Amino acid sequence: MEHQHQEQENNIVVSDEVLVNGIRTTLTLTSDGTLRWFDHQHGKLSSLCVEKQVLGLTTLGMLITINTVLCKGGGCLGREGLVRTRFVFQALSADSLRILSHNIQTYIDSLGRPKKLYIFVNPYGGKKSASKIFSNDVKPLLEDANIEYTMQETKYQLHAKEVSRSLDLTKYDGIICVSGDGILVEVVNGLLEREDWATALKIPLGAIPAGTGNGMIKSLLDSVGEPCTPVNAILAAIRGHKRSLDVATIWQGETVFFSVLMLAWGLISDIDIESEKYRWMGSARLEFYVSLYLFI
Ligand SMILES: Nc1ncnc2c1ncn2[C@@H]1O[C@H](COP(=O)(O)OP(=O)(O)OP(=O)(O)O)[C@@H](O)[C@H]1O
Repeated sequence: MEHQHQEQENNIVVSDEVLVNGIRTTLTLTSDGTLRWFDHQHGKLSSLCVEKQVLGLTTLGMLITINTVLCKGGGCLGREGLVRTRFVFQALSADSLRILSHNIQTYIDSLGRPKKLYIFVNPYGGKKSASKIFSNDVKPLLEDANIEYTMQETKYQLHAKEVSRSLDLTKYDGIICVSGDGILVEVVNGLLEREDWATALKIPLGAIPAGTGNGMIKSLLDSVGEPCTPVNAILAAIRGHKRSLDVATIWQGETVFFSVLMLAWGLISDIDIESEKYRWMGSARLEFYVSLYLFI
């Protein structure tokens, strides 16, 4: 028992008394990334897994606010829907506030999360809902995570490629595309056309589903058992979850293309390209063009 107690003490990163709803309790961060305190109001020990549930913290006066996303049904994973929840702790002195917030922030910083992102939003893709997805789902979570960003709406075809070709990548920890696969592919092609392409290609890319197919983000989230939603996609980016992908190079005469998702020719690519003129139909344009192709 004595030994167990000692071991627990060794794992404490920081621990101090705070007020929660005016009642004194002890807030503790342990080296496994768990924040614990006793919730007197509900008569139970509360805990947060920093890696999975905490987005960021802010301080105001003597208050430390921890911004989190929690599953409605409890636990860290789950499909029932995530809710943004804030936990407020009142420090008892300026020193305590500084030490607690510094240690919690240092732990968050050690998780390798991005601090500044460049974000493309394609208002033209899919159901034309990218701007709404950005404002409703992406922006609030980035703010909770204290991630700075530069947002650029794409104004025309190949705009994202053009920007990616000359973007100062030293200013960003990643590029996010609130779009379908088209913008992501433009970004990859823009990066690969740079003189510093070998370094440029190391910048993490993220996708938030706001297009028609969203094949890339769908397969990435599916491979970790997560549903393909804008919230899950931005959470993966905020948490700094990464995975390497192969890039295929295709030469067609003098022209070079780079592909990260799929390579198609013949009927499949005809459908993809030619159905563009029926984009107003949404995803039904693909089936519509197949019917046209087969019967006319
Ligand atoms: N402002 C704009 N006006 C017209 N076209 C645009 C504009 N911005 C981007 N585009 C073009 O929109 C096309 C489709 O983009 P995106 O991939 O985001 O959506 P999608 O085709 O509906 O989805 P998916 O590729 O997943 O099927 C891209 O080829 C891009 O160049």
